[in-house]
Parts: sequence; structure tokens; C-alpha cells
Amino acid sequence: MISVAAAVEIIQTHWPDFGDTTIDFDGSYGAVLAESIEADRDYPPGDRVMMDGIALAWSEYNQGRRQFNLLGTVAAGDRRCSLPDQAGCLEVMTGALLPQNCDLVIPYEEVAIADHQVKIVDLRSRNPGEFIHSKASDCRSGTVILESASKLNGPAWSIITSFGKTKVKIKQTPRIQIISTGDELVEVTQKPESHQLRRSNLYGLQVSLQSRGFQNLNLNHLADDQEVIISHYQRAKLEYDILIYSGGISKGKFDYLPKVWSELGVTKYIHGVAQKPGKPMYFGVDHQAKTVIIGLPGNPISSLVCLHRYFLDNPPIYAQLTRDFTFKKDLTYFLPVKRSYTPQAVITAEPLPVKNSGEFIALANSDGFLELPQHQAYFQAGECFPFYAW
Ligand SMILES: Nc1nc2c(c(=O)[nH]1)N[C@H]1C(S)=C(S)[C@@H](COP(=O)(O)OP(=O)(O)OC[C@H]3O[C@@H](n4cnc5c(N)ncnc54)[C@H](O)[C@@H]3O)O[C@H]1N2
Ligand code: MOO
Ligand SMILES: [Mg+2]
Repeated sequence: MISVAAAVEIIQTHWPDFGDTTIDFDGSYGAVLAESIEADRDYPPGDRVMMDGIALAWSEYNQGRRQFNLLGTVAAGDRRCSLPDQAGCLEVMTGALLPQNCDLVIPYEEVAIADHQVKIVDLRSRNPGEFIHSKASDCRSGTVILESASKLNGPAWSIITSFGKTKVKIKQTPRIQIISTGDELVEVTQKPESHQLRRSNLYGLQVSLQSRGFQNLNLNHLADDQEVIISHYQRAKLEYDILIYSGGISKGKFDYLPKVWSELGVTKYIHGVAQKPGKPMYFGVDHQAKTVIIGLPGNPISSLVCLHRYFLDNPPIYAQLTRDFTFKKDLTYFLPVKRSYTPQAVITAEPLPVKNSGEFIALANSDGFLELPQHQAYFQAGECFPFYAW
């Protein structure tokens, strides 16, 4: 069986490009840019006043003047004006364009205004250009600010819309169907008998995908019936970019999926990884339909762990074991943990060991899982390992 690292490598190598699409600027969290975004003009476009107060000429101030005639008011949104007389000053509001012939702003808190006279009462030292956000000091027109492939969050959409980009090219978010399989599984709304389970994996997987910005999701369920599985696949491979199956991929007599997939032209890249949970995991691509096939093991913990470890973007962060842990099998072990943070900014992980990968109840208070490396059996308190959050 291949290692976790090899499985990651194979998936990255064979993951198809689902192309690009153009969306309106109304934004969609988690989208990935498929073009670079450049400034449409200098930013700021003009010298910008940063504090509500008065604007005046540094030269007058520097020669010792501390009292000025008040000659008018400039609001944010006014076209640029100029200071008519060096011995005077103008009231300026935050966000206003700095009037010509002014190069010092003094906040209202530092002056006293009476009878159209402004007296500087706070006699601290000052420098020219104080409280002025000068033109093009952030960037020049044409500068690339966001690179293609960057993930779009709030600040990115602020930048894109500030630049007047009303159409944005992003990576096509794949159309995904999540399919649970198994005759033992009934609708969540049903009251199962002792030989039945509610098909809960669908919803755990759906929410996990939604948490990473995938929105184009559809849920389905298939009985352990080969013909049903085949006819479903023939349609679904054309309607979806990714088919995520839960269950039906191990050694059981009714685990039809891997055989059906290979008979229907799927190129198998992975079927079995040296890991626990998730050993039987399957990854393949139907190149003709350009559809990714992910076979998650049916055990609920296996399904969730494999989806998160291999198919959801997980920024690599490390967490420190709070106590010793032993796992003797020569497999990578994904250990559910409860995360906490110390005042020394250490992420700690308290093991929540599970009896087996069907015990989804044990995940109730978990925040994710640690990846404990293969070929190691004893893990000490204080050792750090990759942590994957749900
Ligand atoms: N002889 C062997 N048997 C098994 C092996 C093996 O290597 N040799 N692998 C075991 C491991 S490890 C796992 S994981 C499971 C995975 O098997 P499948 O992917 O075929 O999963 P199923 O048999 O369909 O289901 C397993 C288990 O999970 C329950 N399940 C399935 N779907 C759902 C759902 N949507 N919601 C809740 N629970 C679900 C299902 O009822 C089964 O109990 O194979 C082992 N066997
Ligand atoms: O590999 Mo399975 O997911 O441990 O039961
Ligand atoms: Mg099975």
C-alpha cells in the first residue's frame, strides 16, 4: 500500500484543471483567482487628508506662525481646491483631497477655533506631511496587487472592487455530487431499525466541503445494486466534475464500486493507503468525462478524515500532543484531537482516541485530527505533528 505522502503526490499530479469562469463583482468567498488583478490608477489617487482638523502651509508653521485665519471648509468628496492665502488655513475632513499649497494637517484636538481664527494650542513638534496619505504612496497605476491563483477573501474583494473590476475570472468551482452507498442506510428523517443506520456521512461531508467554500453540491444515495450504480455513474459523470462516494470500496461482496469504475473507464490511481482510518481509500479519474472519482471508506470517521486530509485545503499547522500516545501498527494514524491554545501561542492537541473508525460519536468534541507518522509507534507529550481542522 502506498504512503500518505505518495497519495497526496498522486492526487496533485492527476487532479484535472476544471477551467475558469467569469463572475460578477458581487463576490463569492473562497473563490480562487484565475487572473492577476492590477491597479486601475494610482492609490491614493490624490493626497488624502487622514484626520479631521485644519490644513495649512508648512512654511508658515515652520516660521513660527501659530494663529491662522480660517478661510473655509473642505469635505470628503469635494473637488480639489487650493489655500488662497499662506497666512490662512482651511478646515479639512478625513478623506478630503488635500488643498493645493497645504502640506500639514493638524487635528481638531490640537487647535482652538473662535471668530474665524484658528490657534494651535498643542505646541508639540510637528513634521511636514503629518496626517497626509500621499498620492500613489500605496501603489502606482498598473501595479499587480493580486496574483492569479490567490484565494479571494474579504480584503481581496475590497481591492478588486476598488479597482472597478466588475467581472472577475476565477477558477471554476467544481460541480460535486456526494453519494452514500449501502442497503443498511436510511434517510435521516426515518426511524431506523436495529439493522439500519441513518445516512449521516452525506451531511458531514457536505458541511466539510461547504466550510472550504464549495457551494455547488448535490447529495445522492445508492443501494448496493450493481445495475443501479452503473446507470447512476453513466449520468453523473457527465453532470458533475467530482463524484465523492462514501462506502462500498473495501472487500465486501457488495462493494461493487471499484469494479464498476474500472469497467466504465475510470483510471484508478489509488486504492488503498497505509493509513488508519481510511485504508481502502480510492482515487481515480474518468479522463474521457474529465470527472474525478473519490471513494471514501464508509466508516464515518474514515470518510471525514480522508476528505479533509486529501481534498480540502488545509494550511499546514502543527499542534503539540498534550500526553503520550501509542499506535503500533505500521500505518499513518489520524488521531482525533481537542485543540486548545496556550498564552505562549502554542496549539495543543489532546488525544480523543476512538475504538474504531465507525465510532463517529467520539468526534463530538473534536476540533480535527493529528497526522501521526508511519514507522513510529510511540508519540511523546510535547511532540508536534500536522494538525487538520474540521
Ligand atoms: N476483509 C476486510 N474488510 C474490511 C477492510 C479490509 O481491509 N479487509 N477494510 C475495513 C476498513 S479499514 C474500512 S474503512 C471499511 C470500509 O469499507 P467500505 O468503504 O466498503 O464501507 P462500507 O462497507 O460501505 O461501510 C463501512 C461502514 O460504514 C457504515 N457507513 C457507510 N456509509 C455510511 C453513511 N453514509 N453514514 C453512516 N455510516 C455509514 C456502514 O454501515 C458500515 O458499517 O471496510 C472494512 N472492512
Ligand atoms: O480504514 Mo478504516 O477507515 O480504519 O476503518
Ligand atoms: Mg464495504
